[in-house]
Amino acid sequence: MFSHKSINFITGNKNKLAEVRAIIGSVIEVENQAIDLPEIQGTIEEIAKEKCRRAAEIIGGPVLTEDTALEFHALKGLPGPYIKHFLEALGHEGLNKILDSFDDRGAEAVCTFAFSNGPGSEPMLFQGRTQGKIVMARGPGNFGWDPIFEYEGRTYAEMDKAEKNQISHRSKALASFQSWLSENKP
Ligand SMILES: O=c1nc[nH]c2c1ncn2[C@H]1C[C@H](O)[C@@H](COP(=O)(O)OP(=O)(O)OP(=O)(O)O)O1
Ligand SMILES: [Mg+2]
Repeated sequence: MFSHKSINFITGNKNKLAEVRAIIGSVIEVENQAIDLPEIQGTIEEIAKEKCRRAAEIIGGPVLTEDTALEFHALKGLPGPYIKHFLEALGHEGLNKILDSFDDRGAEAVCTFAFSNGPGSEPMLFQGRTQGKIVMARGPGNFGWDPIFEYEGRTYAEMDKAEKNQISHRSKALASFQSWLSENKP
């Protein structure tokens, strides 16, 4: 059963885990199991839900999962949920080059948490979005596409952790998850 005291966040990404703990760690204890979950093709919502269903089956109990997308406006939302593969294949520079033939460098960072009460229980989604633009890499490169995503003049990588967590796609999604938690106390 989901106790509301702790939550099992299934992710293999240590940076995500650190941000989630920094953002809601004072509200709920965030446990973690690093399992490489299958990610299907489809919309952000379909991918997020299926990832959560699979996690609930593997764990056999309540789970929280998260899927992050990066939508380029000029590309009608692509790479979207496939950003991980684009980043691995093309790097920061390649992602910038894709946009050189367009006028619009706008992008949206999208974070979608999914919570399931356990196997067979339909996942609920909590999404947050932050608008920015794609720029040549600036700042430390330890978390994904942080150096190329600029928000109000600075890249995510140029912000300190607390600043990023004030305005990020992830913090907005977690704010929505947190209000659901407080409205559904056991
Ligand atoms: O705030 C972020 N700032 C910069 N980069 C980010 C952020 N959040 C995720 N990322 C990267 C990681 C991965 O290259 C892709 C999302 O893919 P995504 O499948 O959601 O993450 P993942 O496979 O690393 O971990 P998980 O085990 O939760 O699926 O964007
Ligand atoms: Mg993944």
